[in-house]
Amino acid sequence: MKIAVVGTGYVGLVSGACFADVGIEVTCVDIDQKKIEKLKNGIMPIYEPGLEEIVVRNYKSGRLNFSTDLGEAIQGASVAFIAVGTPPGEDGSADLKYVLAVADEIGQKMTDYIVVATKSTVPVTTGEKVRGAIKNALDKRGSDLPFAVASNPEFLKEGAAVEDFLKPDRIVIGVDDERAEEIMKRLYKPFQLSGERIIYMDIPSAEMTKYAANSMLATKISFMNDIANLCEKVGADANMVRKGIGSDPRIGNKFIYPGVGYGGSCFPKDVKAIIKTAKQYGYDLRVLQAVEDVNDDQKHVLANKVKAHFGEDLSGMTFAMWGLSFKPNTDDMREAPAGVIIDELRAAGATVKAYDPVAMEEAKEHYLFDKVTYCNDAYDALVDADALLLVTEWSEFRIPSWEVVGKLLKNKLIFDGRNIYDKKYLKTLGFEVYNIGTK
Ligand SMILES: NC(=O)c1ccc[n+]([C@@H]2O[C@H](COP(=O)([O-])OP(=O)(O)OC[C@H]3O[C@@H](n4cnc5c(N)ncnc54)[C@H](O)[C@@H]3O)[C@@H](O)[C@H]2O)c1
Ligand SMILES: O=c1ccn([C@@H]2O[C@H](COP(=O)(O)OP(=O)(O)O[C@H]3O[C@H](CO)[C@@H](O)[C@H](O)[C@H]3O)[C@@H](O)[C@H]2O)c(=O)[nH]1
Repeated sequence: MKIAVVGTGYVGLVSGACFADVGIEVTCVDIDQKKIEKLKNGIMPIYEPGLEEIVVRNYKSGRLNFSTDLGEAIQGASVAFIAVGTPPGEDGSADLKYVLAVADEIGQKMTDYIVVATKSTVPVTTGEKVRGAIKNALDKRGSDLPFAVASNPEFLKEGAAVEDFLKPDRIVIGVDDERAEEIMKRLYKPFQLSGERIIYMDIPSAEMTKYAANSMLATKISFMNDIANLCEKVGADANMVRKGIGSDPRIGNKFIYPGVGYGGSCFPKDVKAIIKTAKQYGYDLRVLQAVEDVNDDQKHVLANKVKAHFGEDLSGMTFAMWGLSFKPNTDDMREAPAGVIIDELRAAGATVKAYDPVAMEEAKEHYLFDKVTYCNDAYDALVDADALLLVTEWSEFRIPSWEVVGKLLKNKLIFDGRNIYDKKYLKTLGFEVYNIGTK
Protein backbone atom coordinates (compact mmCIF):
# COMPACT_ATOMS: atom_id res chain seq x y z
CA MET A 1 0.00 0.00 0.00
CA LYS A 2 1.27 3.45 -0.87
CA ILE A 3 0.34 6.80 0.67
CA ALA A 4 1.44 10.44 0.58
CA VAL A 5 1.56 12.73 3.62
CA VAL A 6 1.51 16.41 2.69
CA GLY A 7 3.09 18.69 5.30
CA THR A 8 6.11 17.28 7.11
CA GLY A 9 5.81 18.98 10.50
CA TYR A 10 5.12 17.43 13.92
CA VAL A 11 2.04 15.60 12.67
CA GLY A 12 3.07 14.77 9.10
CA LEU A 13 6.55 13.53 9.93
CA VAL A 14 5.46 11.42 12.89
CA SER A 15 2.47 9.95 10.97
CA GLY A 16 4.54 9.28 7.85
CA ALA A 17 7.35 7.60 9.77
CA CYS A 18 4.93 5.47 11.82
CA PHE A 19 2.95 4.35 8.75
CA ALA A 20 6.26 3.39 7.09
CA ASP A 21 7.26 1.51 10.22
CA VAL A 22 4.32 -0.90 9.78
CA GLY A 23 5.27 -1.60 6.16
CA ILE A 24 3.41 1.07 4.18
CA GLU A 25 5.22 2.89 1.38
CA VAL A 26 5.13 6.57 2.36
CA THR A 27 6.22 9.80 0.70
CA CYS A 28 6.30 12.82 3.00
CA VAL A 29 5.89 16.03 1.03
CA ASP A 30 6.74 19.57 2.08
CA ILE A 31 7.13 22.92 0.32
CA ASP A 32 10.10 23.66 2.57
CA GLN A 33 13.00 22.41 0.45
CA LYS A 34 15.54 22.84 3.27
CA LYS A 35 13.46 20.65 5.58
CA ILE A 36 13.24 17.92 2.94
CA GLU A 37 17.00 18.04 2.27
CA LYS A 38 17.74 17.82 6.00
CA LEU A 39 15.45 14.82 6.39
CA LYS A 40 17.16 13.05 3.48
CA ASN A 41 20.41 13.54 5.39
CA GLY A 42 18.94 12.12 8.61
CA ILE A 43 18.67 15.54 10.31
CA MET A 44 15.40 15.93 12.25
CA PRO A 45 13.70 19.35 11.94
CA ILE A 46 12.08 18.88 15.38
CA TYR A 47 12.95 17.29 18.70
CA GLU A 48 10.65 14.37 19.39
CA PRO A 49 11.76 11.35 21.43
CA GLY A 50 12.14 8.18 19.32
CA LEU A 51 11.45 9.95 16.03
CA GLU A 52 14.96 10.02 14.57
CA GLU A 53 15.38 6.30 14.94
CA ILE A 54 12.23 5.34 13.00
CA VAL A 55 12.74 8.04 10.38
CA VAL A 56 16.31 6.95 9.63
CA ARG A 57 15.51 3.23 9.74
CA ASN A 58 12.55 3.54 7.37
CA TYR A 59 14.31 5.99 5.04
CA LYS A 60 17.21 3.54 4.72
CA SER A 61 14.81 0.67 4.02
CA GLY A 62 13.28 2.74 1.20
CA ARG A 63 9.75 2.65 2.66
CA LEU A 64 9.89 6.30 3.74
CA ASN A 65 10.68 8.97 1.17
CA PHE A 66 10.86 12.75 1.28
CA SER A 67 9.94 15.03 -1.60
CA THR A 68 8.82 18.50 -2.57
CA ASP A 69 6.93 17.08 -5.55
CA LEU A 70 3.31 16.45 -4.58
CA GLY A 71 2.35 15.23 -8.06
CA GLU A 72 4.96 12.48 -7.98
CA ALA A 73 4.14 11.56 -4.36
CA ILE A 74 0.44 10.92 -5.04
CA GLN A 75 1.09 8.76 -8.13
CA GLY A 76 -0.27 5.31 -7.24
CA ALA A 77 -1.09 6.41 -3.66
CA SER A 78 -4.35 5.14 -2.11
CA VAL A 79 -4.49 8.01 0.38
CA ALA A 80 -3.13 11.56 0.48
CA PHE A 81 -3.10 12.94 4.01
CA ILE A 82 -3.24 16.70 4.45
CA ALA A 83 -1.13 17.54 7.53
CA VAL A 84 -0.26 21.21 6.99
CA GLY A 85 -0.69 23.95 9.60
CA THR A 86 -4.00 25.63 10.43
CA PRO A 87 -2.76 28.66 12.39
CA PRO A 88 -5.18 31.16 13.92
CA GLY A 89 -6.21 33.97 11.63
CA GLU A 90 -6.51 37.52 12.97
CA ASP A 91 -10.03 36.87 14.26
CA GLY A 92 -9.07 33.58 15.95
CA SER A 93 -10.64 31.30 13.35
CA ALA A 94 -8.50 28.55 11.82
CA ASP A 95 -6.76 29.76 8.67
CA LEU A 96 -7.46 27.16 5.98
CA LYS A 97 -5.31 28.61 3.21
CA TYR A 98 -2.61 25.92 3.48
CA VAL A 99 -5.15 23.08 3.62
CA LEU A 100 -7.08 24.37 0.60
CA ALA A 101 -3.89 25.04 -1.36
CA VAL A 102 -2.95 21.38 -0.93
CA ALA A 103 -6.48 20.25 -1.92
CA ASP A 104 -6.26 22.38 -5.04
CA GLU A 105 -2.84 20.96 -5.93
CA ILE A 106 -4.10 17.40 -5.44
CA GLY A 107 -6.98 18.19 -7.82
CA GLN A 108 -4.52 19.53 -10.36
CA LYS A 109 -2.15 16.58 -10.19
CA MET A 110 -4.10 13.42 -9.33
CA THR A 111 -4.26 10.75 -12.01
CA ASP A 112 -6.40 8.08 -10.33
CA TYR A 113 -8.97 7.55 -7.53
CA ILE A 114 -7.53 8.75 -4.23
CA VAL A 115 -8.80 9.29 -0.69
CA VAL A 116 -7.89 12.78 0.53
CA ALA A 117 -7.85 12.56 4.32
CA THR A 118 -7.45 15.69 6.43
CA LYS A 119 -5.25 15.16 9.49
CA SER A 120 -4.84 18.87 10.19
CA THR A 121 -7.19 20.22 12.85
CA VAL A 122 -9.94 21.90 10.84
CA PRO A 123 -13.35 23.41 11.65
CA VAL A 124 -16.62 21.74 10.72
CA THR A 125 -17.43 22.17 6.98
CA THR A 126 -13.77 22.01 5.95
CA GLY A 127 -14.35 18.54 4.44
CA GLU A 128 -16.81 20.13 2.02
CA LYS A 129 -14.37 22.93 1.24
CA VAL A 130 -11.62 20.39 0.52
CA ARG A 131 -14.01 18.45 -1.73
CA GLY A 132 -14.93 21.70 -3.50
CA ALA A 133 -11.30 22.72 -4.04
CA ILE A 134 -10.40 19.34 -5.55
CA LYS A 135 -13.51 19.27 -7.73
CA ASN A 136 -12.83 22.78 -8.92
CA ALA A 137 -9.26 21.91 -9.94
CA LEU A 138 -10.47 18.76 -11.72
CA ASP A 139 -13.18 20.75 -13.53
CA LYS A 140 -10.54 23.18 -14.79
CA ARG A 141 -8.70 20.20 -16.27
CA GLY A 142 -11.96 18.92 -17.80
CA SER A 143 -11.51 15.79 -15.68
CA ASP A 144 -14.10 13.76 -13.78
CA LEU A 145 -11.65 11.46 -11.96
CA PRO A 146 -13.34 9.98 -8.88
CA PHE A 147 -12.04 10.77 -5.38
CA ALA A 148 -13.22 10.74 -1.75
CA VAL A 149 -12.60 13.05 1.16
CA ALA A 150 -12.22 11.88 4.75
CA SER A 151 -11.54 13.47 8.10
CA ASN A 152 -8.94 11.72 10.23
CA PRO A 153 -8.04 14.08 13.07
CA GLU A 154 -4.79 13.41 14.90
CA PHE A 155 -4.61 13.11 18.68
CA LEU A 156 -0.86 12.72 19.30
CA LYS A 157 0.83 14.77 22.03
CA GLU A 158 4.18 16.40 21.45
CA GLY A 159 6.93 14.78 23.48
CA ALA A 160 5.12 11.42 23.25
CA ALA A 161 4.08 11.64 19.62
CA VAL A 162 5.58 8.38 18.31
CA GLU A 163 4.18 6.34 21.19
CA ASP A 164 0.76 8.02 20.84
CA PHE A 165 0.65 7.33 17.10
CA LEU A 166 1.75 3.71 17.34
CA LYS A 167 -0.59 2.95 20.24
CA PRO A 168 -3.61 5.21 19.80
CA ASP A 169 -6.51 5.30 22.27
CA ARG A 170 -8.77 5.65 19.26
CA ILE A 171 -8.66 6.45 15.57
CA VAL A 172 -11.45 8.72 14.43
CA ILE A 173 -12.43 8.48 10.78
CA GLY A 174 -15.10 10.65 9.25
CA VAL A 175 -16.05 9.25 5.87
CA ASP A 176 -19.05 9.08 3.52
CA ASP A 177 -17.74 6.71 0.86
CA GLU A 178 -17.59 2.91 1.24
CA ARG A 179 -14.50 2.44 -0.88
CA ALA A 180 -12.67 5.09 1.16
CA GLU A 181 -13.79 3.45 4.41
CA GLU A 182 -12.32 0.10 3.27
CA ILE A 183 -9.01 1.75 2.35
CA MET A 184 -8.76 3.56 5.69
CA LYS A 185 -9.60 0.33 7.52
CA ARG A 186 -6.77 -1.50 5.71
CA LEU A 187 -4.32 1.35 6.37
CA TYR A 188 -4.98 1.44 10.13
CA LYS A 189 -5.23 -2.32 10.70
CA PRO A 190 -1.67 -2.61 12.08
CA PHE A 191 -2.40 -0.01 14.79
CA GLN A 192 -5.21 -1.93 16.42
CA LEU A 193 -3.85 -5.39 16.93
CA SER A 194 -4.78 -5.11 20.60
CA GLY A 195 -8.43 -4.44 19.80
CA GLU A 196 -10.63 -2.38 17.50
CA ARG A 197 -9.72 1.27 17.85
CA ILE A 198 -11.44 2.88 14.87
CA ILE A 199 -14.56 4.95 15.39
CA TYR A 200 -16.29 5.71 12.09
CA MET A 201 -18.59 8.69 11.81
CA ASP A 202 -19.72 11.35 9.39
CA ILE A 203 -17.18 14.00 8.39
CA PRO A 204 -18.58 16.99 10.38
CA SER A 205 -18.71 14.86 13.55
CA ALA A 206 -15.08 13.80 13.09
CA GLU A 207 -14.02 17.41 12.61
CA MET A 208 -15.95 18.45 15.71
CA THR A 209 -14.57 15.54 17.77
CA LYS A 210 -11.05 16.94 17.51
CA TYR A 211 -12.03 20.39 18.80
CA ALA A 212 -14.27 18.92 21.49
CA ALA A 213 -11.41 16.69 22.73
CA ASN A 214 -8.89 19.53 22.97
CA SER A 215 -11.48 21.85 24.49
CA MET A 216 -12.40 19.29 27.16
CA LEU A 217 -8.72 18.81 28.09
CA ALA A 218 -8.13 22.57 28.18
CA THR A 219 -11.24 22.89 30.37
CA LYS A 220 -9.87 20.37 32.88
CA ILE A 221 -6.62 22.34 33.11
CA SER A 222 -8.25 25.76 33.53
CA PHE A 223 -10.71 24.31 36.04
CA MET A 224 -7.86 22.91 38.10
CA ASN A 225 -5.85 26.13 37.88
CA ASP A 226 -8.90 28.01 39.16
CA ILE A 227 -9.33 25.53 42.03
CA ALA A 228 -5.59 25.67 42.88
CA ASN A 229 -5.68 29.46 43.05
CA LEU A 230 -8.64 29.22 45.41
CA CYS A 231 -6.92 26.49 47.49
CA GLU A 232 -4.11 28.94 48.13
CA LYS A 233 -6.51 31.58 49.42
CA VAL A 234 -8.52 29.29 51.69
CA GLY A 235 -5.62 27.23 53.05
CA ALA A 236 -6.30 23.97 51.18
CA ASP A 237 -3.64 21.97 49.30
CA ALA A 238 -4.19 21.65 45.54
CA ASN A 239 -2.08 18.48 45.39
CA MET A 240 -4.32 16.76 47.89
CA VAL A 241 -7.43 18.02 46.14
CA ARG A 242 -6.06 16.78 42.79
CA LYS A 243 -5.53 13.30 44.20
CA GLY A 244 -8.86 13.41 45.97
CA ILE A 245 -10.87 14.20 42.85
CA GLY A 246 -8.69 12.28 40.37
CA SER A 247 -9.37 8.97 42.10
CA ASP A 248 -12.99 9.23 40.95
CA PRO A 249 -12.95 7.50 37.53
CA ARG A 250 -15.70 9.83 36.35
CA ILE A 251 -13.22 12.67 36.75
CA GLY A 252 -9.94 10.84 36.05
CA ASN A 253 -6.45 11.67 37.26
CA LYS A 254 -5.02 13.01 33.99
CA PHE A 255 -4.86 16.63 32.87
CA ILE A 256 -5.73 18.05 36.27
CA TYR A 257 -2.24 19.29 37.14
CA PRO A 258 -2.26 23.00 37.97
CA GLY A 259 0.56 25.05 36.55
CA VAL A 260 1.42 28.22 34.65
CA GLY A 261 -1.31 27.71 32.06
CA TYR A 262 -1.56 25.56 28.96
CA GLY A 263 0.51 26.47 25.91
CA GLY A 264 1.60 24.77 22.72
CA SER A 265 0.43 24.84 19.14
CA CYS A 266 -2.93 23.21 19.82
CA PHE A 267 -4.99 24.10 22.91
CA PRO A 268 -4.69 27.90 22.64
CA LYS A 269 -5.48 28.00 18.93
CA ASP A 270 -8.13 25.28 18.96
CA VAL A 271 -10.07 26.77 21.88
CA LYS A 272 -10.03 30.12 20.06
CA ALA A 273 -11.13 28.53 16.80
CA ILE A 274 -14.11 26.63 18.22
CA ILE A 275 -15.28 29.78 20.04
CA LYS A 276 -15.11 31.54 16.69
CA THR A 277 -16.96 28.74 14.88
CA ALA A 278 -19.73 28.91 17.48
CA LYS A 279 -20.00 32.70 17.05
CA GLN A 280 -20.36 32.24 13.30
CA TYR A 281 -23.40 30.10 14.04
CA GLY A 282 -24.82 32.61 16.52
CA TYR A 283 -23.86 30.58 19.60
CA ASP A 284 -21.69 31.60 22.57
CA LEU A 285 -19.46 28.87 24.03
CA ARG A 286 -19.43 30.46 27.48
CA VAL A 287 -17.55 27.67 29.24
CA LEU A 288 -14.71 27.82 26.74
CA GLN A 289 -14.56 31.60 26.87
CA ALA A 290 -13.96 31.25 30.61
CA VAL A 291 -11.38 28.50 30.00
CA GLU A 292 -9.45 30.88 27.77
CA ASP A 293 -9.73 33.80 30.22
CA VAL A 294 -8.50 31.68 33.13
CA ASN A 295 -5.58 30.46 31.04
CA ASP A 296 -4.57 33.97 29.97
CA ASP A 297 -4.48 35.00 33.64
CA GLN A 298 -2.69 31.85 34.74
CA LYS A 299 0.33 32.67 32.57
CA HIS A 300 0.86 35.71 34.84
CA VAL A 301 0.55 33.90 38.16
CA LEU A 302 4.24 33.11 38.64
CA ALA A 303 5.47 36.62 37.81
CA ASN A 304 2.77 38.03 40.11
CA LYS A 305 4.12 35.88 42.94
CA VAL A 306 7.62 37.22 42.27
CA LYS A 307 6.27 40.77 42.48
CA ALA A 308 4.28 39.99 45.61
CA HIS A 309 7.55 38.85 47.22
CA PHE A 310 9.94 41.56 45.98
CA GLY A 311 7.60 44.43 45.08
CA GLU A 312 6.44 45.71 41.67
CA ASP A 313 9.82 47.19 40.77
CA LEU A 314 12.33 44.45 39.94
CA SER A 315 15.01 46.81 38.58
CA GLY A 316 18.51 45.41 38.86
CA MET A 317 17.28 41.96 39.82
CA THR A 318 18.15 38.73 38.01
CA PHE A 319 15.99 35.61 37.80
CA ALA A 320 17.02 32.12 36.79
CA MET A 321 14.48 30.26 34.66
CA TRP A 322 14.50 26.50 34.27
CA GLY A 323 12.56 25.41 31.19
CA LEU A 324 11.33 27.38 28.18
CA SER A 325 9.37 24.94 25.99
CA PHE A 326 5.59 24.74 26.56
CA LYS A 327 6.01 21.25 28.06
CA PRO A 328 8.89 18.80 28.60
CA ASN A 329 10.35 16.56 25.87
CA THR A 330 9.78 19.00 23.05
CA ASP A 331 11.59 21.99 21.57
CA ASP A 332 8.27 23.58 20.64
CA MET A 333 8.02 27.16 21.92
CA ARG A 334 4.63 28.00 20.37
CA GLU A 335 2.47 29.82 22.99
CA ALA A 336 4.89 28.76 25.73
CA PRO A 337 4.00 30.40 29.08
CA ALA A 338 7.74 31.13 29.52
CA GLY A 339 7.42 33.94 26.96
CA VAL A 340 4.70 35.73 28.97
CA ILE A 341 6.61 35.34 32.25
CA ILE A 342 9.84 36.66 30.72
CA ASP A 343 8.08 39.69 29.23
CA GLU A 344 6.52 40.51 32.59
CA LEU A 345 9.77 40.22 34.54
CA ARG A 346 11.59 42.34 31.97
CA ALA A 347 8.85 44.97 31.98
CA ALA A 348 9.37 45.26 35.76
CA GLY A 349 13.10 45.89 35.19
CA ALA A 350 14.57 42.42 35.78
CA THR A 351 16.88 40.33 33.63
CA VAL A 352 16.39 36.62 33.04
CA LYS A 353 18.97 33.85 32.71
CA ALA A 354 17.42 30.75 31.17
CA TYR A 355 18.27 27.14 30.58
CA ASP A 356 16.24 24.53 28.69
CA PRO A 357 17.60 21.09 27.74
CA VAL A 358 16.48 21.32 24.07
CA ALA A 359 14.39 24.42 23.31
CA MET A 360 17.06 27.14 23.51
CA GLU A 361 17.90 27.13 19.78
CA GLU A 362 14.21 27.40 18.89
CA ALA A 363 13.74 30.16 21.50
CA LYS A 364 16.79 32.07 20.26
CA GLU A 365 15.93 31.84 16.59
CA HIS A 366 12.18 32.30 16.54
CA TYR A 367 10.60 33.30 19.81
CA LEU A 368 12.61 35.05 22.50
CA PHE A 369 15.63 36.17 20.43
CA ASP A 370 17.91 38.04 22.85
CA LYS A 371 15.31 38.68 25.58
CA VAL A 372 17.15 36.33 27.94
CA THR A 373 20.70 35.19 28.59
CA TYR A 374 20.93 31.57 27.48
CA CYS A 375 22.97 29.42 29.88
CA ASN A 376 25.08 26.31 29.37
CA ASP A 377 23.38 24.26 32.03
CA ALA A 378 20.81 24.49 34.81
CA TYR A 379 23.35 25.51 37.49
CA ASP A 380 24.93 28.15 35.27
CA ALA A 381 21.56 29.94 35.19
CA LEU A 382 21.53 30.21 38.99
CA VAL A 383 24.79 32.14 39.38
CA ASP A 384 24.01 35.44 41.14
CA ALA A 385 20.27 35.10 40.52
CA ASP A 386 17.85 36.47 43.10
CA ALA A 387 15.54 33.44 42.75
CA LEU A 388 14.81 30.39 40.62
CA LEU A 389 11.64 30.09 38.52
CA LEU A 390 10.74 26.54 37.45
CA VAL A 391 8.62 26.88 34.32
CA THR A 392 8.85 23.54 32.45
CA GLU A 393 9.03 20.27 34.37
CA TRP A 394 11.88 18.55 32.48
CA SER A 395 13.05 15.41 34.35
CA GLU A 396 16.53 16.79 34.89
CA PHE A 397 15.13 19.62 37.06
CA ARG A 398 13.36 17.30 39.48
CA ILE A 399 16.17 16.38 41.85
CA PRO A 400 18.97 18.94 41.55
CA SER A 401 21.76 19.16 44.13
CA TRP A 402 20.05 21.48 46.62
CA GLU A 403 23.39 22.19 48.20
CA VAL A 404 24.71 23.61 44.92
CA VAL A 405 21.44 25.43 44.20
CA GLY A 406 21.58 27.06 47.64
CA LYS A 407 25.20 28.16 47.14
CA LEU A 408 24.70 29.63 43.66
CA LEU A 409 21.46 31.57 44.27
CA LYS A 410 21.64 34.88 46.13
CA ASN A 411 18.53 33.86 48.08
CA LYS A 412 17.23 30.38 48.80
CA LEU A 413 14.04 31.22 46.98
CA ILE A 414 12.09 29.19 44.40
CA PHE A 415 8.96 29.91 42.37
CA ASP A 416 7.77 26.48 41.24
CA GLY A 417 5.30 26.87 38.37
CA ARG A 418 4.65 23.13 38.04
CA ASN A 419 4.45 21.96 41.66
CA ILE A 420 7.34 19.51 41.26
CA TYR A 421 9.17 20.42 44.46
CA ASP A 422 8.31 19.31 47.98
CA LYS A 423 7.81 22.58 49.84
CA LYS A 424 8.06 21.04 53.30
CA TYR A 425 11.29 19.16 52.56
CA LEU A 426 12.88 22.21 50.96
CA LYS A 427 11.93 24.28 54.00
CA THR A 428 14.10 21.96 56.11
CA LEU A 429 17.00 22.90 53.78
CA GLY A 430 16.30 26.58 54.28
CA PHE A 431 14.48 27.24 50.99
CA GLU A 432 11.33 29.28 50.66
CA VAL A 433 9.12 27.86 47.89
CA TYR A 434 6.11 29.47 46.23
CA ASN A 435 4.01 27.27 43.95
CA ILE A 436 0.53 26.85 42.50
CA GLY A 437 -1.72 26.21 45.44
CA THR A 438 0.06 23.53 47.47
CA LYS A 439 1.15 23.68 51.10
N1 LIG B 1 1.61 19.59 16.76
C1 LIG B 1 0.77 18.71 17.28
O1 LIG B 1 1.03 18.13 18.33
C2 LIG B 1 -0.54 18.40 16.60
C3 LIG B 1 -1.28 17.28 17.02
C4 LIG B 1 -2.50 17.01 16.41
C5 LIG B 1 -2.97 17.82 15.37
N2 LIG B 1 -2.22 18.89 14.99
C6 LIG B 1 -2.71 19.68 13.85
O2 LIG B 1 -2.01 19.22 12.68
C7 LIG B 1 -1.74 20.31 11.79
C8 LIG B 1 -0.25 20.42 11.53
O3 LIG B 1 0.40 20.77 12.76
P1 LIG B 1 1.98 20.68 12.93
O4 LIG B 1 2.29 21.05 14.32
O5 LIG B 1 2.46 19.38 12.38
O6 LIG B 1 2.42 21.86 11.94
P2 LIG B 1 3.90 22.29 11.49
O7 LIG B 1 3.86 23.75 11.36
O8 LIG B 1 4.91 21.62 12.36
O9 LIG B 1 4.05 21.62 10.03
C9 LIG B 1 3.29 21.99 8.91
C10 LIG B 1 4.15 21.73 7.66
O10 LIG B 1 3.36 21.91 6.49
C11 LIG B 1 4.18 22.45 5.47
N3 LIG B 1 3.37 23.01 4.39
C12 LIG B 1 2.66 24.17 4.40
N4 LIG B 1 2.03 24.32 3.20
C13 LIG B 1 2.35 23.24 2.46
C14 LIG B 1 2.01 22.82 1.13
N5 LIG B 1 1.21 23.56 0.33
N6 LIG B 1 2.52 21.66 0.65
C15 LIG B 1 3.34 20.92 1.44
N7 LIG B 1 3.69 21.26 2.69
C16 LIG B 1 3.20 22.41 3.20
C17 LIG B 1 5.05 23.45 6.22
O11 LIG B 1 6.21 23.78 5.49
C18 LIG B 1 5.35 22.67 7.52
O12 LIG B 1 6.54 21.91 7.39
C19 LIG B 1 -2.39 21.53 12.45
O13 LIG B 1 -3.68 21.66 11.96
C20 LIG B 1 -2.43 21.17 13.93
O14 LIG B 1 -3.45 21.83 14.61
C21 LIG B 1 -1.02 19.19 15.56
O1 LIG C 1 -2.51 18.44 33.73
C1 LIG C 1 -2.02 19.16 32.86
C2 LIG C 1 -1.74 18.69 31.54
C3 LIG C 1 -1.21 19.57 30.60
N1 LIG C 1 -0.95 20.86 30.93
C4 LIG C 1 -0.41 21.79 29.91
O2 LIG C 1 -1.22 21.69 28.73
C5 LIG C 1 -0.44 21.99 27.57
C6 LIG C 1 -0.65 20.94 26.51
O3 LIG C 1 -0.08 19.71 26.92
P1 LIG C 1 -0.31 18.35 26.12
O4 LIG C 1 -1.73 18.17 25.86
O5 LIG C 1 0.40 17.28 26.83
O6 LIG C 1 0.51 18.63 24.77
P2 LIG C 1 0.08 18.89 23.24
O7 LIG C 1 1.19 18.37 22.41
O8 LIG C 1 -0.32 20.31 23.08
O9 LIG C 1 -1.18 17.91 22.95
C7 LIG C 1 -2.53 18.37 22.90
O10 LIG C 1 -2.82 18.95 21.65
C8 LIG C 1 -2.60 18.06 20.52
C9 LIG C 1 -2.82 18.86 19.26
O11 LIG C 1 -4.15 19.01 18.93
C10 LIG C 1 -3.54 16.87 20.65
O12 LIG C 1 -3.36 16.00 19.54
C11 LIG C 1 -3.28 16.14 21.97
O13 LIG C 1 -4.19 15.06 22.13
C12 LIG C 1 -3.44 17.14 23.12
O14 LIG C 1 -3.11 16.53 24.37
C13 LIG C 1 1.01 22.10 28.06
O15 LIG C 1 1.36 23.46 28.17
C14 LIG C 1 0.99 21.45 29.43
O16 LIG C 1 1.96 21.98 30.31
C15 LIG C 1 -1.21 21.33 32.22
O17 LIG C 1 -0.96 22.51 32.54
N2 LIG C 1 -1.73 20.46 33.14
